[in-house]
Amino acid sequence: MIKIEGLTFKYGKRASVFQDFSLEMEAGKVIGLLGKNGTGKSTLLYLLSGLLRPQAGHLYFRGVDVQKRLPQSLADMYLVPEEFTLPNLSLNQFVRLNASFYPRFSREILRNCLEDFGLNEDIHLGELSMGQKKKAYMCFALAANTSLLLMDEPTNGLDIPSKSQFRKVLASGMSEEKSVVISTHQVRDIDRLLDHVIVIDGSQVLLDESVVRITDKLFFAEQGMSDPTDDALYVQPSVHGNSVILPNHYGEESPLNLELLFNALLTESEKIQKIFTE
Ligand SMILES: Nc1ncnc2c1ncn2[C@@H]1O[C@H](COP(=O)(O)OP(=O)(O)OP(=O)(O)O)[C@@H](O)[C@H]1O
Repeated sequence: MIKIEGLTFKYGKRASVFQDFSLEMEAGKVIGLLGKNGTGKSTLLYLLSGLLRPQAGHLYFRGVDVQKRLPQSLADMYLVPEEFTLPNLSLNQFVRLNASFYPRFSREILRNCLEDFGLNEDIHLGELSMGQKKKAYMCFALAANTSLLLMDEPTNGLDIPSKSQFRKVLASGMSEEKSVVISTHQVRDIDRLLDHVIVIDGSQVLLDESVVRITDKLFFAEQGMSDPTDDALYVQPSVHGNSVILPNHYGEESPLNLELLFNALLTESEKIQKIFTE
């Protein structure tokens, strides 16, 4: 679905954000894009949507170079940026003006999403709180019903109940043909939604694995203070002892602890990566 080849990008005369960076993403997946502050996650989403142009390399969406900004690509992807301004219009006016750009736009998805978020269709975008604006914008994005949805920090600014609503809303809007790329630091808001995790650091891809493979290879556990950690790939002190990542020698199931995995990759990337090549 997405193929990034030899991407080099920098803002003006500043240092490169990406240097000869390559990556592929499959269709039908909810992909978590993680990385430290300033590593280039938002930049990558803008490049993928063709809003920024690389100095070298190509980004293909369904085989078409996104730099061409062809209607067929633009009508089939939607970006929800971290920060945005909405026009001073009613939602209905906004929909009348913008829905026609998206051939599969669904009023039904819009209605259901608004309902899940506790909003009604008669809202005026200029009269909403920041969190409500985000919800309304995300509902429009889902209703656009595109094959690719790019979301930058979607749960920022949402209250606690809305974060679980967000998971519900997104899960119900998924299908085999759709892909969602979520860039976030709020890993606990999305970890149960993800099919695939990509962790980037500069132009390096620290991890590019399905959640199934991650939990197949790694065992995430909470241990007491006195439990031995000799075998652990990564140990992080927690309230009652240690959170650990162990090699999953016995094929046991454990819930993915994305925050722990992310921290492990920043300090012990070689040890973790080695497990996936064995
Ligand atoms: N408009 C811009 N002009 C110049 N430099 C920029 C601009 N936007 C981002 N950058 C720089 O590009 C790099 C990548 O920024 P980007 O916002 O893509 O990172 P990020 O991974 O999304 O960070 P965060 O997790 O903090 O949101 C940073 O060094 C940032 O300073």
